[in-house]
Amino acid sequence: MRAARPRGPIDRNTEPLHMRAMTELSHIRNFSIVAHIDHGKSTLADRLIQSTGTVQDREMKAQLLDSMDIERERGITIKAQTVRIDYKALNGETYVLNLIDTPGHVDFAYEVSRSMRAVEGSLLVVDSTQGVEAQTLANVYHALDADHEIVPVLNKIDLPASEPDRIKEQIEDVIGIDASEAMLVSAKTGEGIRETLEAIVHRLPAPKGDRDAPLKAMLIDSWYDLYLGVVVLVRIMDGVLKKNDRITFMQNGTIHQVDRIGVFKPGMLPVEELGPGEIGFLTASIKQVRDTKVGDTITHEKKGATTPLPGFAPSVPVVFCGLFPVDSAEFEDLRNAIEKLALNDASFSYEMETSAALGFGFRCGFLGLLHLEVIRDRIDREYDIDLITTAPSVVYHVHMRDGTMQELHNPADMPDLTHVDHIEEPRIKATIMVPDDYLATCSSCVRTGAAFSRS
Ligand SMILES: Nc1nc2c(ncn2[C@@H]2O[C@H](COP(=O)(O)OP(=O)(O)OP(=O)(O)O)[C@@H](O)[C@H]2O)c(=O)[nH]1
Repeated sequence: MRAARPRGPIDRNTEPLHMRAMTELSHIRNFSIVAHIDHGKSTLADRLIQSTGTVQDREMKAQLLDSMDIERERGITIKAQTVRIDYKALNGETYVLNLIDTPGHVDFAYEVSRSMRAVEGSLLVVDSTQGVEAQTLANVYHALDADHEIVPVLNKIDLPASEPDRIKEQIEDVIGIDASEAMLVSAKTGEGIRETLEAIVHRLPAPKGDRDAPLKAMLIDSWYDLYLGVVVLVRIMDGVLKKNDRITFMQNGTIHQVDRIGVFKPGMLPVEELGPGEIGFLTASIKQVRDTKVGDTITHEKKGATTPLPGFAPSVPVVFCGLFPVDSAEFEDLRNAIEKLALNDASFSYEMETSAALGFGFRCGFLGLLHLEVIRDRIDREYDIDLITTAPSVVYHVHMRDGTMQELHNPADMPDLTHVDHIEEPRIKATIMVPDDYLATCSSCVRTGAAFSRS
């Protein structure tokens, strides 16, 4: 989804970490931050980065990790971002903390689940004025699924409406994790940040890995950079990755020579090697993001690993709509824009479509409505094309009388109804938790929304 992730150029003024010894596993902590939207995840990430001097104060801008314009304007995080923080703990030791910042919106749940596999722990940020909300739960379940150690962080304690004790209880009741030692934080004022850094070091586990085993690197994410080609974000599980190594992507067997490796601080900083437990990037003259499948295992061409790491489930589009240019003369521009965006976003699909009323356009698939809006905004903003968007729809299963089943992505493709036996639409199995007072209203909403409820 990112056009050339604007992290800024490789930091050439900074002395490369040449020959620097790899960080000991015991001194690495890999973690992510999970939260409901607006509970302060990006602000907390900013404070962690700033208070450790990872970024100089003069370079600091709010929501440092939200790099796309749309992310900044809407105050949402869309793609997972990574930063390496060097932290000198109170015990005098220096630790490398790798933070993967993950999106909060449910449309991007897939981004969350894949980033989770690359780290061992999570900070669970809950707004202490609001409490646990829908996506707090969805995201914390991803973290629990990935066997994370979880440190609860109650944020916004500077606000008068903050109720840390009630929220602690709620975390224990609803999520079922111990919140007695939750961190009390104001990401805004910086209160509790030092304690949170200490908790990351002492409460989250160090990664495991074997330096002498064959290389196994997990592909967490990839994006296209105008100058560097495809940049691949990896977590080294076993072995050591070095510049000029010949590597193979185990899923499709392609072989590449690594031409650059490095870490994000948060600009790209070259390093000589990445060892077990470390998170960093590589470039290897790869042309297309599609050639780098998220969840794939990267190993050495020679003496490589024979069994891949368990992969991730691929993301599948669930919402479909037609995108047509208002001015039909802009069709080629739209094609160009869509091809470029798809190059960088494996979860966005498209195919050409013609409509008697709207002319030439594309039928596109998205992860959800927010994903659709983001792509539409980007086409408008980055490519200056006015769009007509048709009503979003989901995929229907049309069962024909002859026993076959067709997937219907576009209402225009509806087969002759005399041949149709029945049609199935997707349903969501959801659990709604509400205080007693709202139960009656909520039940009637559920009924009018064509849902079936089970008590
Ligand atoms: N008063 C107060 N406001 C805070 C604090 N932390 C964050 N905020 C504000 O809360 C709002 C949301 O914060 P973000 O950091 O953007 O939230 P987020 O969870 O990263 O949101 P997404 O990126 O959409 O997932 C912003 O207006 C912040 O300035 C805090 O400790 N105290």
